[in-house]
Parts: sequence; structure tokens; C-alpha cells
Amino acid sequence: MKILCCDIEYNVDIRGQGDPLVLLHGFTGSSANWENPSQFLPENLQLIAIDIIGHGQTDSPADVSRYSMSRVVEDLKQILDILNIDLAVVLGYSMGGRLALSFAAAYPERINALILESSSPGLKTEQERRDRRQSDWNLAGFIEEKGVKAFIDYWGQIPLFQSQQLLLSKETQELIEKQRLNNSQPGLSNSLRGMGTGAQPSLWESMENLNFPVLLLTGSLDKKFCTIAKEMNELLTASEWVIIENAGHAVHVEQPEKFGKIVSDFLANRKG
Ligand SMILES: C=C(O[C@H]1C=C[C@H](C(=O)CCC(=O)O)[C@@H](C(=O)O)[C@@H]1O)C(=O)O
Repeated sequence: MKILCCDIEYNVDIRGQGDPLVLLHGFTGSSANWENPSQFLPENLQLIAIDIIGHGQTDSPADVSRYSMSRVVEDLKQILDILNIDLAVVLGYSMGGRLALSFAAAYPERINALILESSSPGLKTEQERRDRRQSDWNLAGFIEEKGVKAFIDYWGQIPLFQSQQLLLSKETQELIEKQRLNNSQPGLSNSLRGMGTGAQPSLWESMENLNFPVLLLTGSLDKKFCTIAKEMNELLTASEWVIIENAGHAVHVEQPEKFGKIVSDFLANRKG
């Protein structure tokens, strides 16, 4: 279904009935990424998979400021308001996890629990953020100069996704690439500029103030985000961290059954 948030038409895929679970994809992804892993989730859930601004079938405005994390947090709140969802579990992968955490920090009263897969609270220092904004703007320029196909070819080869070449079948790798190619040049380049890791405020200082349950998921092969998850787990007041063996950054892609079991167990334990 389409949901209008101010001036942006969001594409929201809603399936099933039961407790609401909001699904937020990563950069270059879309709500389609959840189709396979969601088959390993409990049936008593209402899955709400959102195409984040600049991705999938959601609008890709030319105004970079429209992609700021604070604006997108308000979009997510408006979507939940329109759907009459007062309280939800929010699951975010990578960029989607940064959005999930930003939303949860802004609106903790709307959060039943948070599931963060291979994500982060942003970068701690202004120098780190400045440096990252520069590299993300360079990447955005690459997308504009060379096009989406050339960028996705590059993006699929970065070290973070090396495990996908080792663990995924050729068919699955081609499906991921096809889904990535379903994104637009302005959408991806402006997403990097507006809500990239260096563009968002740091949430590291907010960690100890978050009192809702948090499940942190990382793949054992993803050393960078395991290090981030370890530090988050030490700061959060009600978190657990699960490392999935023989998986890299995209756990829900590389180990969908294990991903589904861990999330299902977490949700079941929450219901008591
Ligand atoms: C490469 C780094 O950062 C990027 C990696 C992961 C994030 C993401 O959403 C990728 C999803 C995917 O392609 O499967 C992305 C983000 O959070 O926006 C980061 O830019 C890195 O080394 O930090």
C-alpha cells in the first residue's frame, strides 16, 4: 500500500495478522529483501515492511534535506500513526537499524522491543562524521556520474560483503543484485548524503537511557559490526547480543533460518 507522509509517498508492504513487526531494510535494499527471511518468522505477526525514502517504490525527492534522519524518523512515526500502531517491535538491518534506533530514541513509548542487525548508533566524534560525510558524498557523486549499475557492481564487491560471495548461491547473489538495481540514482545518492552514517547525529550518548529490550544481531564474519555490537551491548540497559556463526553483514540473507529462529525466540520470550 502507499502512505503519504507530508510530501513523500511511501510504499509499505503489510502481511499477516498479529503483533506488529516493522521491518527496515539496508542501504541499496527494499522491502523485497524480507520476502525470504520472513518465511522463518512466527505466523502470529503483522509484518510491516517499509521502503525507506529513496529506495524501492518509495519516492526519491531531489531535496537532500528531505532524507535527514530526523525527517525520516518523523515519516516513520506518521506511518505508524496512520496504521494505528501505538506499539511495535522494530527490526532494522544496517541503515535500517540506524533508522530504527533513531526512531526508538525519539519515541521510546512506541517501542515494544528493538532488533538491530549489523547496525550502529552512528559515529562518536565530529571528525569521524566529517570524514564519513566526505566519503559518502564521494560515493554519491560516483552514483551520479557512473549510474546505479556501475555503483551496485562496485558495492557488491566491498569487503563487508565478501562473505556473500562465499556463502550465497549464484542464484541468491543475482537476486540481491536485482533487488539493489531496483533503486534509482537520485534515491541512492541522496540517501547517502541525507541519512548516511556520517550525516546522522551520534546516538552513542543515548544508549544508557534506552530502557526497552534490544536484540543485537551480527554475523561472526563481520568483525567491524561485531565490535560495534559489543560496545552497544555494554552500554544498553536491557540488551542481548547474538552472534550468528558462518554469517557476514547480511545475516537475514546469508543465514535466514538461523535469523528467523533467533528473532522468533526473542519475540516468544518477550510474550512470556
Ligand atoms: C561500508 C560501510 O558502511 C555501509 C555498510 C552498511 C550499511 C548498509 O545499509 C548496507 C546494506 C547492504 O548493502 O546490504 C550502510 C549504511 O548504514 O548506510 C553503510 O553505508 C562501513 O564500513 O561502515
